[in-house]
Amino acid sequence: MRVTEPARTRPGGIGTVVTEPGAEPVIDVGRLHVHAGASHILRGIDLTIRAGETVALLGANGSGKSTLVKALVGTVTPSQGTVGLLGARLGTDRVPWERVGYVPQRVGAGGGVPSTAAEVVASGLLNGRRWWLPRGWRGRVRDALGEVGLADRADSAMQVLSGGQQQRVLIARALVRDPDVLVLDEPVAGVDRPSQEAFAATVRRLGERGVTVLVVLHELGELAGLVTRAVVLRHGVVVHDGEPPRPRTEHGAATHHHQHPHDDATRRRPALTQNPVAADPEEVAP
Ligand SMILES: Nc1ncnc2c1ncn2[C@@H]1O[C@H](COP(=O)(O)OP(=O)(O)OP(=O)(O)O)[C@@H](O)[C@H]1O
Repeated sequence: MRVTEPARTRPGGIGTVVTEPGAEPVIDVGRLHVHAGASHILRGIDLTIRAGETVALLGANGSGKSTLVKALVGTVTPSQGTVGLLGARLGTDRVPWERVGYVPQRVGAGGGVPSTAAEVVASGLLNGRRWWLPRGWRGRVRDALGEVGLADRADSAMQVLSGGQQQRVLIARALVRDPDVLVLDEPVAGVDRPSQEAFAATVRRLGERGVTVLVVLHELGELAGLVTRAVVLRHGVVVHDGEPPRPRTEHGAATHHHQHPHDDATRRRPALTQNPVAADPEEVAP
């Protein structure tokens, strides 16, 4: 990984975090609009994230978080506006994708494919131009699994791992590329506590190494204290960009157990639970 000087952030008054100028913009979104049919999903997003920041993207269900990260990684096409990644504009062939790690919103990682954890992680070393594994790949896979606390499960079939462990394997699959920027869409929704704690430890180490992290969350949970900045969306608009909210209710406390809309147990329920931290404007004020 390229050693990058982490952005130094400091509280800059109510609702703002000042990022020291000079740090390289890693993600640079300008006046971004996304439509899907008649739906106007993102409505003019401006967002600059600099090298070394650990940013939480918060917001109620349907506020546009996933659509924004999909636009960042190029799987959703904007109707208007620009996206820059590591200094290159999306839509050009200059984007250094090998420096980008992406963990999409959780999908069943086991499926019907009898892959081991190591095989899934190794697939993160392949890309559109290279369909063979690079020299030393076994060590890189082992290190990436160790990074998420699963060094001893390399040869386990995905199907025998818990949902949280499967999610950690997918995070390792993104980390094995040794990315400079990591984008994760709800990596801890519905996962067990050991996996949440392992993820927090990973984010802490990535922050120490200067990796830029953008993570979609329903609440800060274990990441409170690690996130340097929070961006809150509502109805496709940024309504807060600055200091992370402090949990005011036990809902946000690390010891509070509750279910998320993506939990297996709640997946079939018609009504989605809204996160009070994200949904209540009072709660986003620091
Ligand atoms: N392809 C699509 N076609 C039509 N509407 C869409 C499409 N994708 C997303 N939407 C709608 O856009 C809105 C934002 O969706 P998005 O998944 O980005 O929200 P989110 O904040 O990530 O929600 P959640 O927290 O539930 O994952 C929702 O109302 C969703 O139904």
